[in-house]
Amino acid sequence: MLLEGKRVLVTGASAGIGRAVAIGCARHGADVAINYGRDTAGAESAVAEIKALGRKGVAVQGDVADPETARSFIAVAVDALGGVDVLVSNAGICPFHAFLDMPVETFERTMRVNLHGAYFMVQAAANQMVRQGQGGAIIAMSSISALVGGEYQTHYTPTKAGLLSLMQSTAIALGKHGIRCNALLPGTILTEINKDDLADQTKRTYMESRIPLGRLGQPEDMVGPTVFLASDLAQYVTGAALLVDGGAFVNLQ
Ligand SMILES: NC(=O)C1=CN([C@@H]2O[C@H](COP(=O)(O)OP(=O)(O)OC[C@H]3O[C@@H](n4cnc5c(N)ncnc54)[C@H](OP(=O)(O)O)[C@@H]3O)[C@@H](O)[C@H]2O)C=CC1
Ligand SMILES: C[C@H](O)[C@@H]1OC(=O)[C@H](O)[C@@H]1O
Repeated sequence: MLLEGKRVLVTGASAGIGRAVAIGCARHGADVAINYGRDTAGAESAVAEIKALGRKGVAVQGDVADPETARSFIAVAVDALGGVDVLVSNAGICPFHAFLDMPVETFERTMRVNLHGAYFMVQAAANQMVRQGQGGAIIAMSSISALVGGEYQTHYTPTKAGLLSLMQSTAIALGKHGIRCNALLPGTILTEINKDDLADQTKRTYMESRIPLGRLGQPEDMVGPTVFLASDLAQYVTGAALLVDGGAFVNLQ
């Protein structure tokens, strides 16, 4: 049980990667608090799965773009679990859109949810960890898109590069408190976020053809790398970026 006794918080965990990671952490022994935006049924069923594993679980609704959400999420999690040892900042959106006519609202909302929201969460969790005085681990769900672009993701890829940069800077700022900060860089993982985009069979086949391991990712593929970075096995790992992409990034030709 790599996460026995750890209290793990995951944002955006009613569905997709966040949900798989939250349940996966519980399977590895953690008590888990989840944040979510709108999908109450999804969040409640994730908590039910966490509890069925014999762990504590709690779901807290809140838009991560609002700084108050971070304060209330940490407060409820501390109340329910007794403290915070690990934060997985995962909530994110990717409304695919062309660059030349990008609506200001789409650009600003993507920035606020993906980057500002993560900043507030990381700051609130770090302050709690510093108060506890026992160190901790913070993991940001960045992306392969921190390293490469996307024609319909000009508003999105900068947020993912920003998260990678945030983990590098907070690794420095928080190292003295024993708090490790790392970024996970998933490749293409099959979830709601890209369901419409990958409904284009030509695009899907092309994306699959770029992956040396021969398939697109599943949310469960993110569990092992998250558990590793959250666990004491990674006690000397901070400021790092871990690609989890089936080899897509290195496959030029
Ligand atoms: N899927 C992929 O290929 C990749 C995904 N990522 C990143 O992984 C993360 C998770 O993505 P994925 O699981 O695919 O997406 P999903 O759309 O499947 O899930 C997104 C989750 O984030 C929550 N969420 C969205 N907006 C907010 C908000 N404003 N406040 C709180 N929660 C919110 C959703 O909750 P609700 O529905 O309840 O509102 C949901 O639980 C994102 O940051 C994404 O950028 C990175 C690389 C690749
Ligand atoms: C949503 C996209 O399919 C997905 O998001 C990312 O961050 C990946 O790079 C993919 O483009």
